[in-house]
Amino acid sequence: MSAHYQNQQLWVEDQGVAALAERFGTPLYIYSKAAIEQAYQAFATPLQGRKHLICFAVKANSNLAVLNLLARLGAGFDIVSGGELARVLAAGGDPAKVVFSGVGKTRSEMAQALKAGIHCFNVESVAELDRLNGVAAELGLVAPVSIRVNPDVDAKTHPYIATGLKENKFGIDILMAPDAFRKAASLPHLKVLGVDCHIGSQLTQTQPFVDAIKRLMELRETLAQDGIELAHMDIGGGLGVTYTNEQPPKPAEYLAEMLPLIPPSLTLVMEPGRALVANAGLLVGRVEMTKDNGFKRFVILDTGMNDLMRPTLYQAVMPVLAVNQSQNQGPMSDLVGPVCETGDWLAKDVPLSAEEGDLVAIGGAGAYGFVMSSNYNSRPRAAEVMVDGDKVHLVRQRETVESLWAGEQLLAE
Ligand SMILES: Cc1ncc(COP(=O)(O)O)c(C=O)c1O
Ligand SMILES: N[C@@H](CCCC[NH3+])C(=O)O
Repeated sequence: MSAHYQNQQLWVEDQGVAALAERFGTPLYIYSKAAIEQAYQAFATPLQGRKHLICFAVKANSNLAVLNLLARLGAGFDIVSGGELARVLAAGGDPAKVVFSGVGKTRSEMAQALKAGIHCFNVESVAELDRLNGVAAELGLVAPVSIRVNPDVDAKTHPYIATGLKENKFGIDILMAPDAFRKAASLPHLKVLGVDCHIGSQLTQTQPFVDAIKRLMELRETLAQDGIELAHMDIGGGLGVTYTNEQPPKPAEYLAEMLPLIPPSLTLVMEPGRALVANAGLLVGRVEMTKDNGFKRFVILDTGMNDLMRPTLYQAVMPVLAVNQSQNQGPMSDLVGPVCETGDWLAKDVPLSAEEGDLVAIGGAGAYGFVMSSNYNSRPRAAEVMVDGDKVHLVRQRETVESLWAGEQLLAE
């Protein structure tokens, strides 16, 4: 975690969180540049000397400054929309290091990515092979493809973020994959580059990854018998992080199990999201008021589910860090927001003595935090800042209320 206490006060690198909240207001997302750099190196270092491409899953945090930082570190990007591709390019990312996942790519998104010259399309259905071949033909281009296989492996994670089971919409069933590869190889405007899988997110064990890779390796042998040679294997993202008590393998431990399964002749592509940014981010809110209904104590913040959906959407337990450390003790409280939904909570039953005006941070908020935020209840979205040592950069301005209706019109009468 990028944040630490010093003299009972919460800091991110060399910046006090209280001073940042004072200066930029709340709710505020704070990212640590050093924490992102360290997380990236934790993947890159064990891969030295091996053909590889680390493609950050842009969906986890698409702020341009975050993407720019990762691009400068040498990262590629895993995108799932034309919007994400545009962000990567605006942030200085190299299109030749982009892989394009997603089950519903539109024709125009395909054309946009082909013209940009991305590394490959992770194709998720037979219908998509036909569509992509057609779009590439119209442009007189050949589309590099990798087929996303659904290996039917239980990732043992929350059902909403498991993606590698038969019943999930993702990928092509592993039993149908050989036919899909044969078809891809036969289409004139496609070039088969590799095979891909992504079995889910926030995995805390390596076994499901191992099972999936073994199935992909078997598939590779079957394909080789048909004369279809693969240049790369994309093992997706999904490595979990510690929010509170989870004990996922560290990137080096995870890679130590994966690397022996994959021959070095194959370029290893991976798509980590959460593991690169989750613990580089905090969401900071200020207490508006507290109330005790005799049954429960509520600490009501100026931030809630519209800024951070993970608790209510996945019942995710995220760490609560009072900015004044001494306030991490006290009566058991529910940390809730101002949104008119019973599900508007950020934490349940945590010891917290914070009162009106005090600041509370939620840790692990660098991934799937701001990107999943909304304007529900006409709440402008938070500002985002990135701390770099003793410097701080405002990397996204707080929205104004007026900007929320900028595209709306009164009735013309
Ligand atoms: C295709 C694909 N790749 C990569 C990721 C990134 O996953 P994570 O943030 O768990 O590393 C996701 C999200 O789960 C995904 O759907
Ligand atoms: N949004 C999810 C992860 C999504 C994975 C997308 N494939 C989370 O916060 O845990």
